[in-house]
Amino acid sequence: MLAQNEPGFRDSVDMMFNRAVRLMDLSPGLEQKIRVCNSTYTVRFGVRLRGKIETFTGYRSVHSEHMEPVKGGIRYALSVNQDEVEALAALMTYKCALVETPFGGSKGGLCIDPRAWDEHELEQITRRFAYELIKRDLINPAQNVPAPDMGTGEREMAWIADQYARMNTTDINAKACVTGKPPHAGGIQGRVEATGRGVQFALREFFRHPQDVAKAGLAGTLDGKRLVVQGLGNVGYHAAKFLSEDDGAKVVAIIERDGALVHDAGLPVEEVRRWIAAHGGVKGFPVGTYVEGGAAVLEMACDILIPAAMEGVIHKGNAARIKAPLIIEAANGPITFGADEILRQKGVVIIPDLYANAGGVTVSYFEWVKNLSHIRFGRMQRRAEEARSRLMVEELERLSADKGLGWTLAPDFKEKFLTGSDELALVRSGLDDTMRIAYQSMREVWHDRAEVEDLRVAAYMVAIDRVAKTYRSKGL
Ligand SMILES: NC(=O)c1ccc[n+]([C@@H]2O[C@H](COP(=O)([O-])OP(=O)(O)OC[C@H]3O[C@@H](n4cnc5c(N)ncnc54)[C@H](O)[C@@H]3O)[C@@H](O)[C@H]2O)c1
Repeated sequence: MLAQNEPGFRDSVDMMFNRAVRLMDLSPGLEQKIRVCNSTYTVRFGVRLRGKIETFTGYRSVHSEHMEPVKGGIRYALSVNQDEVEALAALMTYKCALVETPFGGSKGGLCIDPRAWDEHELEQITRRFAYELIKRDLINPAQNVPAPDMGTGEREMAWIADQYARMNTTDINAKACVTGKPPHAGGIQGRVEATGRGVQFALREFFRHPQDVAKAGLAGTLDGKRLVVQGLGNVGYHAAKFLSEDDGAKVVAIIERDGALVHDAGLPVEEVRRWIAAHGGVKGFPVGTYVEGGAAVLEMACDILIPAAMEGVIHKGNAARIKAPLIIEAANGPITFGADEILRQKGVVIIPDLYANAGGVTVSYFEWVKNLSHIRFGRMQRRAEEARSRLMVEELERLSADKGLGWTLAPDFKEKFLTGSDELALVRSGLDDTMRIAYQSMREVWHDRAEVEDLRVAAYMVAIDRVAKTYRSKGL
């Protein structure tokens, strides 16, 4: 719970923006234009369910249209409100700029507890919400492209895509109206895992820089590092799974809605995930100790804390007790502005949300491009690579024959070498490149300018500078 004197989520994002912008040379007018949220649409619609009409409230905020389409997920949760959606839309603007995906920032939300409705009811509600947004161009391949967020996933995106297609039967780009669709409905391989995978790539890149690792008082690699993960949903689960399976990190605690599991030897992430799906929480899981409530486990000693549930969980009331020297913000806005100050004074290194969870929008961009090009992702690049590889193989074989060396390539190896790359591999390597390049752009600002105290300020500065350039080129 936020301390009483803490600002709301949107104010918190604005205050982080202000910390960065004061170190930049922007006119006050342009600064204000970038900071403000352009518009928020509120809709209240009725759906007949279980014999009576239920009224739902939903939002779609557009923070900045310096590039179009604007992009940002749709969240289903009872806590959704205008302030939250506007904060999340602003974060999308800066995030897209930081990882150079050519989108403006947007976000949507529906006040609903998705667990209170069955699948058929959720489909009716989602289609109706989508209808309201589509008819106002707040879902549109050229103007506004949603994606999954908390409480939504591939299933909801497929319903939205189908709803758009029904209402726009001649739009050849209809599939690009939303990303995060299942692969059989125009999605892309690797989108479901993308945000968690991006968290893994972000941490790997951080650990490639011993100087940065030392700032957190840590050393070495991810191998053996003790992780505490809050929220084992889409983002938290994939991050925990990949970091433990591929990098040798140990998940010593998992915090969920009902409580937390703590186990020093490391928790089996896959099994915990299955347990939550079957039992609705972590209570009763046979491995580790169950802690009622769970929020106090955020304060447990560990190497890396990964808040991957929701905003505002680290606030003025608990920040001083946080023991992790390194926090990676897998969720959006998990640390309030006030908590951020306390943690900075304690020397905690924070890898900020703008960067840490940008894997989702990066792979969404690949999906959008795939839908617009009407061709399998990377197929053109693949064809060019294949042609180059074929020339190389032919040249090798010719040289070998000329010199009588008798070199031959095993036929199955040759085939793999020439045609081996698939969509998932291309998506992962594209994401890895994006995360590395974005880290280096923030790091340069962080290290080059003494007054830049942390990665968050650096991330905002890089992002704001790019948004400002676009606005200036439009004559603002
Ligand atoms: N899905 C994406 O691609 C994506 C992309 C970027 C950022 N994010 C951000 O990541 C965060 C999580 O999103 P998600 O898509 O994984 O959502 P999700 O709904 O799949 O998972 C959220 C998980 O957190 C748990 N949770 C909720 N409240 C909690 C609390 N108070 N304490 C502990 N656990 C709690 C839920 O039970 C669930 O397991 C959000 O902040 C979201 O905006 C998501």
